[in-house]
Amino acid sequence: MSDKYDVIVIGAGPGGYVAAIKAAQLGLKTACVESWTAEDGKQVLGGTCLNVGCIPSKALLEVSHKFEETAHHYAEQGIMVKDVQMDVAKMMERKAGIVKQLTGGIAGLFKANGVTAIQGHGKLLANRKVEVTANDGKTTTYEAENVIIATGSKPIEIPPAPMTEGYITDSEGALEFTEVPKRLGIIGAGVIGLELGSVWARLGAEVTILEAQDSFLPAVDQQIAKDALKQFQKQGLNIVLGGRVTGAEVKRKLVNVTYEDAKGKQELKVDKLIVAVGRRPYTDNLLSEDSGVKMDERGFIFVDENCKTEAPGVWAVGDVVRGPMLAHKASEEGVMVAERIAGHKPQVNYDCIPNVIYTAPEVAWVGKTEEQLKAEGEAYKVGTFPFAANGRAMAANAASGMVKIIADEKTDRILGFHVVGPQASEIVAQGVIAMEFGSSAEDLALTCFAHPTLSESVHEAALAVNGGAIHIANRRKKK
Ligand SMILES: NC(=O)c1ccc[n+]([C@@H]2O[C@H](COP(=O)([O-])OP(=O)(O)OC[C@H]3O[C@@H](n4cnc5c(N)ncnc54)[C@H](O)[C@@H]3O)[C@@H](O)[C@H]2O)c1
Repeated sequence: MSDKYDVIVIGAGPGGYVAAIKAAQLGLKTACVESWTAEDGKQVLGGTCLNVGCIPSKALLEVSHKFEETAHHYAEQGIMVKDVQMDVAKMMERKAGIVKQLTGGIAGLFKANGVTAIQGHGKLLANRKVEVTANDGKTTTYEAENVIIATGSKPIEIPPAPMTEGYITDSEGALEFTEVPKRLGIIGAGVIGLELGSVWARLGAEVTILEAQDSFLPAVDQQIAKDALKQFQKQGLNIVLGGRVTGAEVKRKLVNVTYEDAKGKQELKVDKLIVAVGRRPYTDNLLSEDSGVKMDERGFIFVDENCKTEAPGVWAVGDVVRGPMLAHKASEEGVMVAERIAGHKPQVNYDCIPNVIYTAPEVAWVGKTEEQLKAEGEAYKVGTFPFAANGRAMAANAASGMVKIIADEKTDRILGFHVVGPQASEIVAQGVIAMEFGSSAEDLALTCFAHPTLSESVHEAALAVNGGAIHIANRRKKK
């Protein structure tokens, strides 16, 4: 049997479901194939982000932050509370409720926009045919003018630390702990390691993060990364840099982790271990040999700048293709592809994709770091402003970190925008908008910002780029 669509999307994460909705809005007959199934047999939409990634982790980060504030930082603000208790089961129940509401919301949006949801595992055959294997093993083949692959990514497993029920887990399992582990080990001080480490440390776990590289967050502007590291260490996160894990074994209800650092072989005993060493594109049983789609040497589906694969009419977006593994990047690509299929000519501006690490303080940035500009030999100027000099940040008891703006030495155009501090994930949007509109530092400096707000630090950092900050002493230019 064959059913024909204008567009079939494989995968219903933030890349796939957004692409499907957009395509349907543009008048294209659209279906979205998703294999994720709940215990009750119902299809689950939303992918990693909504089910076991961005959203549930933020639910836990918010609650653990509130708990930590209440237990340790209310007294210094004059709020006296006694016996603050954490109910982990309640926190998890709330998280599950948020996930359910959001994933159910996508089903509603599919209905409202006329997207057909097809349950099962999708496999791309030659000539844009998609074979779907349902849970009961029944296969159906559908045909489409265009196929969009949006199958996402999976956590990477490493041989020295094999997944072990109840002891060694990946990022998904770490969102399901039923109690706070006394000692928690994490392999990898990347985004996931830092976010999950923060959750469980705030709830009382002794957290050690083992990071193989010698530098901390090497992709982040190093002035910002150093500031963040200092604050994380002050909070009690034990971050071991240059510590490569060589083994992990469960013995007498503990995980014995062995690692090597500059001093030689080391050992760490923990109650639970999280492996957070990156993610790999998810393409298992996705492509038939004659599908015409090619992968690059790292297993990512090969696409051009418009997300076109080597097979005519087949596109791929999100974590399964090159570029940062970020939900919002996937969604942008999904919209671009749907519009291209409908005959428009949009592009994704890859220079203006924000990055956020949802720790406290948050770390967020868009554009180039000082290290990148130095390596490229670009002449630039820098303006920074600390939240310690921002009245609103002080009032909020969150006066740490800074805003840093980097601009082209000659044209003053903003090249990079970096924040470590309160609400950095929200503040960075100002940098994204400024860069998207090709603003100069002077454009921001000439803009009126409300007082008192955290965003005034953006204004002051922009003023500082050209030596005009009002509320800090400006750095004199070296002659
Ligand atoms: N807030 C967000 O935007 C967000 C949140 C979660 C995940 N993500 C994305 O998901 C992806 C995966 O995140 P991640 O944190 O797992 O990966 P990552 O690549 O950010 O960090 C993994 C870290 O593990 C280290 N590592 C690897 N092998 C090791 C070993 N044997 N011993 C010690 N350290 C080792 C690496 O050096 C690296 O620093 C990333 O692309 C990330 O951007 C983003």
